[in-house]
Amino acid sequence: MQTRSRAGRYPGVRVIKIGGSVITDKRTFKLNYAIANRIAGEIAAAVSNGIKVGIVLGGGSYGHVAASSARMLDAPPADALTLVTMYMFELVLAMADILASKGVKPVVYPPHSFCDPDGLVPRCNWNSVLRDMKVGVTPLVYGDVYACGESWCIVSGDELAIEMACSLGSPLVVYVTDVDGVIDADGKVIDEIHVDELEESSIVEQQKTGSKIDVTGGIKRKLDAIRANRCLTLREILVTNGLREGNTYAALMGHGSGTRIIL
Ligand SMILES: Nc1ncnc2c1ncn2[C@@H]1O[C@H](COP(=O)(O)OP(=O)(O)OP(=O)(O)O)[C@@H](O)[C@H]1O
Ligand SMILES: C=C(C)CCOP(=O)(O)O
Repeated sequence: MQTRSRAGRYPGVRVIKIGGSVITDKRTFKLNYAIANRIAGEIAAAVSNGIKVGIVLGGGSYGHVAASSARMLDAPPADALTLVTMYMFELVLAMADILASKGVKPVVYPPHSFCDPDGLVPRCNWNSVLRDMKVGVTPLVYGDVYACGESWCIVSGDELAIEMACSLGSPLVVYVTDVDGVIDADGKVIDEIHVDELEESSIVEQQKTGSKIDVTGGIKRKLDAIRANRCLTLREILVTNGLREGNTYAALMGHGSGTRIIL
């Protein structure tokens, strides 16, 4: 597949979704502090180089474990909302704290209070985010839960990232994951692929390593999220490995490595 020059193609805003499998340990239920700290440093370096960043966090061992426990226990919707929103607050506040310690000015927008999802379309009011970004804040949103009819539902960071990019005018979404990119049926990392090709390809959902709990996840969800929320100004999705030092910074600066999904 042809690879274009990756240097500095995207001025302005970039949206990054930091996967929960990167900043948390889904086996020990902890914040992966060392990785979270390093990634926050890479985001801070991009911000100090003039890049405006919109950050989305995945649920990791906080949201996914809480949501899957609530499901298993068949918890009443109000109890599920209390449990999962509290766990996600804890994760997002920890990350906000780390980002602030690096000089970034994060402001947290809880999706359950400014979004009204319809299936895979988050329908958030991004105007308040755009308003606050004018004074230099870095918005921080995250996969969350909300009341849907008589039940409770999950809005994944995967779809929030795409809608956020479309609303903030980011031509790029970076999915920071724990893999080197999208893996094809032969087990190789794809360098570049058009989204339509990806849909038609025989990419199989790889078995997750270990016993990771995930109530949304995987590559298929990301593809569905892209399909449901894509817009004309969004040109590219980069799936990169955040466990490798420097990848997050490089991705934000427009020369990242991993799989480029072209829209
Ligand atoms: N074909 C594939 N190529 C690459 N990764 C795949 C593929 N199929 C499944 N995966 C899984 O997708 C995972 C990345 O997506 P996932 O949504 O689980 O992670 P995340 O976004 O970091 O997590 P979270 O939902 O907590 O934010 C990888 O860990 C890998 O196990
Ligand atoms: C499980 C919850 C609460 C959030 C899921 O968000 P994701 O990890 O981005 O899919």
